[in-house]
Amino acid sequence: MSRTRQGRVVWFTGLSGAGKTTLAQALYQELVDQGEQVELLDGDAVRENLSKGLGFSKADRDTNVRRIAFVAGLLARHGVTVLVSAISPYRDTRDQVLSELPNALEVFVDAPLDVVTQRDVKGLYEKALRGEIQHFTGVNDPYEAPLKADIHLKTDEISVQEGLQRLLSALGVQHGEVARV
Ligand SMILES: Nc1ncnc2c1ncn2[C@@H]1O[C@H](COP(=O)(O)OS(=O)(=O)O)[C@@H](OP(=O)(O)O)[C@H]1O
Ligand SMILES: Nc1ncnc2c1ncn2[C@@H]1O[C@H](COP(=O)(O)OP(=O)(O)O)[C@@H](O)[C@H]1O
Repeated sequence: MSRTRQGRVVWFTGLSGAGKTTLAQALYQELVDQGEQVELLDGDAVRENLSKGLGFSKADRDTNVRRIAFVAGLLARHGVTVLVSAISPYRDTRDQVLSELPNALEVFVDAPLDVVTQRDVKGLYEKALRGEIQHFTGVNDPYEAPLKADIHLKTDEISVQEGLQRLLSALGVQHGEVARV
């Protein structure tokens, strides 16, 4: 009986609106098209299900991140490539869960606060800046950037396509085939 290979976990961290979901979805589609077994754990969807009821205190965010990492680890153990898209703002917790996942890559999806405020994809920055949302990351709650991410994508400087190419080459995807580990 052949052993299942360990799947990778690609963990996207960054401010709301930085481009985590956009890039994770683009990578997801590319890997699906190439026949890869892949799952996307997106912060918003996780919070509607697995983490329903959690808020945005440090304790709740850490619980959310640990739950995501737990599920990612289970899937990866069965050979699935897992893409995680979550702000995951606290370096200590992020570092801890990533170090416990056997085959993880940290992707820092980086855009300055003025750019994400300008994008304001969901209108949340406007509300946070008006004081209508407490503990909003980057406005009145911390975001601790990775000190040494495996992949650092400055989404105000490169296009989504360029970001996707950087991700694919970091994963060793060549000529329509995903590198095995
Ligand atoms: N206070 C506050 N701070 C940050 N974000 C907020 C907040 N309230 C709601 N939202 C929305 O929730 C999404 C972030 O959820 P995450 O699970 O990724 O956050 S965390 O990792 O637990 O910190 C985030 O989604 P993204 O914009 O996709 O990042 C927001 O839409
Ligand atoms: N280079 C880029 N990479 C990713 N997203 C980008 C880029 N340039 C502009 N955007 C835009 O920024 C927004 C990011 O939103 P989203 O992916 O939902 O962010 P997040 O998941 O981090 O909250 C989208 O509207 C996307 O089209």
